[in-house]
Amino acid sequence: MTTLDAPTRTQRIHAAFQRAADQGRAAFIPFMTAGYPDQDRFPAVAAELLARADLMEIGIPFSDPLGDGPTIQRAGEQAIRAGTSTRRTLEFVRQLRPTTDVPLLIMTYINPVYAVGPEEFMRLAAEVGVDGLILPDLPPDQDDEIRELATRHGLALTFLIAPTSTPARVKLVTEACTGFVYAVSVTGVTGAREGNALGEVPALVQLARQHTQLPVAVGFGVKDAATARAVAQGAGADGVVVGSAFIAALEHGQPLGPLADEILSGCGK
Ligand SMILES: O=P(O)(O)OC[C@@H](O)[C@@H](O)c1c[nH]c2ccccc12
Repeated sequence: MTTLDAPTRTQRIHAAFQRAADQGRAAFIPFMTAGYPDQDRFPAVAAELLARADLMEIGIPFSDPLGDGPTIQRAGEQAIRAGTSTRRTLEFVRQLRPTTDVPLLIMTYINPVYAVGPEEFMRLAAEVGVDGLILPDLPPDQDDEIRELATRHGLALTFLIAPTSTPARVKLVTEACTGFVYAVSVTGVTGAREGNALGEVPALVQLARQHTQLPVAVGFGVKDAATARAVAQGAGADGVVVGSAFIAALEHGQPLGPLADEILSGCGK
């Protein structure tokens, strides 16, 4: 496949948010751990989500996932046991890329990037057709090399802000993003929580908007139409990220399509 240049990949991400906005809803951004439940079944799982997704996050399974709640940790452990490595994750993207125009975002801790080597990782990610990277544990002011390499290879970058981020931190992180901004709705780990409490998320989204024109997506704890609505309408997010709920559904032998449709119905503004 042809290598897209920097503006094209970033534009594909922005266009996906814009299309959703034009349809009067927040973008639906499912997350799935690469190679889960196993290497044979992952492509069909991804396809079921991609059929409804505006953008999709694919997680590199990692042995020491500080921000992952128990559900995503279990998925990561199982995917690693089933043989999914960082390189295998990128090969899954190569396999999915011709099947969809949905922007594909790699979610990864920074260690796997260093394990492959930043230059090689970025080169390969661009080659297989990754559009952007979400880097939850990279403080954007502490690694110019990663940012510079990603930019050189045309990959959009997303970093995370949280309710605990100071206003100065929100400004710095937001201004370092090039794809979209990821606001996590709680301090802590991924996974479904009880209730629909939004806490400081609306204020966090507003604060980010003071520093950027980029879309602001919100994730952590969305699991049904009501929680999606709380994020899309209540917090005014441009995108809704959902991970643990899909992994939990697979653990219970439930199909993903109906749950994805339900969550999508809550993304309307
Ligand atoms: O699982 P949840 O609560 O639906 O939240 C999305 C989240 O899983 C996904 O974006 C993600 C997976 N691993 C992460 C690590 C840090 C931040 C975010 C993530």
